[in-house]
Amino acid sequence: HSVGIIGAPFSKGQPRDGVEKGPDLIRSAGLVEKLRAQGCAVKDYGNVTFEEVANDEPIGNVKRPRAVGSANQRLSAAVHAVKNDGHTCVMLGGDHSLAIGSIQGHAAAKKDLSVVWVDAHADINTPLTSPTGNIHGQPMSYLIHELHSKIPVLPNFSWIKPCVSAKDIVYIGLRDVDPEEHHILMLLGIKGYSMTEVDRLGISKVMEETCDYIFSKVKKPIHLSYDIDALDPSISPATGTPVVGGLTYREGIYITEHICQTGMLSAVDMVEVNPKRGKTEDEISSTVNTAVDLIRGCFGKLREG
Ligand SMILES: CN[C@](CCCC[B-](O)(O)O)(CCN1CCCCC1)C(=O)O
Ligand SMILES: [Mn+2]
Ligand SMILES: [Mn+2]
Ligand SMILES: [Mn+2]
Repeated sequence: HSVGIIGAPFSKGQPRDGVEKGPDLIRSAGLVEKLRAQGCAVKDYGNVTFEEVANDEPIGNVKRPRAVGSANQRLSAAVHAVKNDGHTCVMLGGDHSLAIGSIQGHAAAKKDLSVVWVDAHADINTPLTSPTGNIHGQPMSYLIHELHSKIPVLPNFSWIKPCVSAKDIVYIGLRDVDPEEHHILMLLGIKGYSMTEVDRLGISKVMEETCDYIFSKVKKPIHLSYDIDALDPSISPATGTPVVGGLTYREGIYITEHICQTGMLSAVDMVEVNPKRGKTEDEISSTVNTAVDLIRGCFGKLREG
């Protein structure tokens, strides 16, 4: 595996400080060294630098639109460059609004993508449905062809072009979905495995069905967008929006092992690690080390040895 790492120390898609510390925390836990130790070629492209945006007043119900739009435009260019260099891209967040730039940049290099979104949340609110205005709960709405007509004009967002079809998306781990998000998922017929399905089917069946579904017609490169809050807070408490009843460590790892063996993984986001949301050092290290282990699973680390 040839891996290109990008750090995106960005937090303005949500209100809690600390998530911008994620990239360097994950690095300091040894991500690069551990990937190299398991046989990966790794190039660390460093952190994207983001511009300061003054007077970034809300637009309707959208908070920090100018900063989020600008940050994602820069991230998109960085991810595009990593893909053009021929690597599988690893984007370290930062909050989940960064999926806008990550998926845009990926799509610029790879046109037709499938998206596997592992998260307690669907992150598919539009600016008009969002109950909080926090863009980390909205990234998918800007990316999906079928929602384009529902997205108002926002400053620094005009560069964004929808690039994913509803039929090419699978959610895993859902357990905190807003009513209007659920309406959108049903309306668009988007495939999702909530924690109910994970319990009913078991994670191996969920992954088997996920891969059958996204590969049913054409085998498209996979963009895996992994929100650390998909895992149970007992494993990864240091995150902005923890929700009880999440994936076990083993289920979380199984997902990345399975995606790896498809040979189709083309980019992965690892987002929402926030050290300031951990009550103890152990809570922070459990969260960070799990993020590292999940990424290692994406690139061939097997529990069997
Ligand atoms: C479920 N939707 C939320 C959370 C988004 C989490 C973003 B992620 O990146 O962590 O997945 C929350 C909306 N609820 C907040 C509490 C009151 C009810 C609405 C939103 O703000 O849109
Ligand atoms: Mn989430
Ligand atoms: Mn998310
Ligand atoms: Mn979050």
